[in-house]
Amino acid sequence: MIELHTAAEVRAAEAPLLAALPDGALMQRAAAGLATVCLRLLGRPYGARVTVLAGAGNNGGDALFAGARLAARGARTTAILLARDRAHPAALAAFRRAGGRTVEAAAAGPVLDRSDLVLDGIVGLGGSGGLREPAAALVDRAAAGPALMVAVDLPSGVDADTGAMAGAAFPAMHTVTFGAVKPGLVVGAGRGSAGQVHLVDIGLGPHLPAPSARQLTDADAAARLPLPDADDDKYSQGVVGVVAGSATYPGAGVLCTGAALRTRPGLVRYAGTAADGVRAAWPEAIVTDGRPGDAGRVQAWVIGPGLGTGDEARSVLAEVLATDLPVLVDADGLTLLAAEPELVRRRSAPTVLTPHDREFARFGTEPGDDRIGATRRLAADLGAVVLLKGDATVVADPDGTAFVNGTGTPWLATAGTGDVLSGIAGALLAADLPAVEAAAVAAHVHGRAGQVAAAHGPFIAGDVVRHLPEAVARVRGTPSAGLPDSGA
Ligand SMILES: NC(=O)C1=CN([C@@H]2O[C@H](COP(=O)(O)OP(=O)(O)OC[C@H]3O[C@@H](n4cnc5c(N)ncnc54)[C@H](O)[C@@H]3O)[C@@H](O)[C@H]2O)[C@@H](O)CC1
Ligand SMILES: Nc1ncnc2c1ncn2[C@@H]1O[C@H](COP(=O)(O)OP(=O)(O)O)[C@@H](O)[C@H]1O
Ligand SMILES: [K+]
Repeated sequence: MIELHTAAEVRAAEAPLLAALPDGALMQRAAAGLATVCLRLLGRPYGARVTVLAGAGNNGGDALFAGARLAARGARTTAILLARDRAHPAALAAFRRAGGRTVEAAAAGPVLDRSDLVLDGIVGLGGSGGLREPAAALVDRAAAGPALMVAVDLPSGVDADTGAMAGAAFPAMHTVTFGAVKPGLVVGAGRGSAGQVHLVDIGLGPHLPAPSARQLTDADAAARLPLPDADDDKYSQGVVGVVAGSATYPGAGVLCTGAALRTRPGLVRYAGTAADGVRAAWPEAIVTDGRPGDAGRVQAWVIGPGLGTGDEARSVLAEVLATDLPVLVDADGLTLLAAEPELVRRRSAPTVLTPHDREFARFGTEPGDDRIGATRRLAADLGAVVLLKGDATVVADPDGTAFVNGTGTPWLATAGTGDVLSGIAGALLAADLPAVEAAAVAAHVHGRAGQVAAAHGPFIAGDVVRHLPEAVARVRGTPSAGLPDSGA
């Protein structure tokens, strides 16, 4: 599990260590970890041109101390002091002692053009707003050059807690972060500016509170994905009911049903007016063109994709939400629900809502720049798990538990992939996972399936369904093909 901690949590955890350890010890831990990552990235440090963009605070201190360590390994290091009279004094002294030189910001362009690695020590946790001048222009110049762009703690210009970018930010290829991964490195615009994130342990562990949000790894998702065992039959694995698609638009019903089948192939029941299309695509499903009540017993419902928003759709939604079963509501179901939120507020069984931004806004507020905060607020308001889709999908429980998804590919931004996500999550709800985990694991597996599909070229939603078994196998770390083995 990757635990995400806010700036305030990190600062609070640092306080007892700063009091207990010798002066500067924590910064040396940070700088040593940073230098180690830079050495690995450079391969051969001897003669490499390293440029440090150093701000006035401790973030600049980390970068200058790391620069001193790289200089000691033979790198040619130059620092550009962005607030000349206010650089971290001990770090600047160490940098100079190690042979580092400094240049004025005004004369720094040619240095940046020839750098092998640029360290962003402009601002860290103390930053606010976007990059200011002259930092913004220097960062642009560095980005246009050949250098590896490495952010110290977080890319300057990115909000540590939300990932919001109020203006320009350092476009990092790698971010070396200290003590804990900050939410802003994995969510919002910050995700795109952080590149690959490397966590350096500086000993904060025992002092950190329970994380404010988490990200699942493959192992975390695998541990939650249920496996059939010898005592299982098709009913005991959890039966999913799907109400999606329509006679005119059968696609949503086909994709959603297929995703549920391919995630956990026990039994999927379909009820709705896309019955013919679903029957033709998935002979394994049990299909009725009647209402949900005609479908037979299920352990969870998925309702909404391609359903329409007319009276019949509204009545079917009300029927499903009146059951005491877990229900996932998506797409047209969300449009209907936004007009009648009491349908979900009055439920006691788990409900999962899976809006994209525009569907989210129908409930009264835009997601805005703080996607974790906004998702938590809507979940608490409605008493339902909310999964806000995007490049970093956020899942929140009404109790505040939150997950940020780390898998996926922009190729998933294609019609119908949301219907696939609903089917995956519905299968996991029917398998009795806690609703917030069903949603988070579904987002993880869906993203992996997108990545597997993308490896074969541009894909459409049906390809994501087709690649689900391989994605599940990858998440489990098991080979996806091979001779069947007894009991495997
Ligand atoms: N407290 C400690 O001893 C440790 C701190 N660490 C480092 O210290 C950082 C936090 O240090 P500080 O609290 O000194 O703060 P920062 O170094 O992040 O930033 C403070 C300075 O940046 C300026 N500033 C703020 N926003 C700006 C903007 N948008 N553009 C330009 N300048 C801006 C402020 O005026 C101030 O001078 C962490 O991110 C981490 O890198 C690590 O060394 C671990 C130990
Ligand atoms: N830029 C992106 N990068 C990664 N994943 C994305 C991106 N844009 C959308 N997605 C994912 O693709 C899916 C799209 O779902 P949705 O918007 O409901 O589409 P549809 O209604 O056509 O099925 C979601 O799982 C979302 O997280
Ligand atoms: K930084």
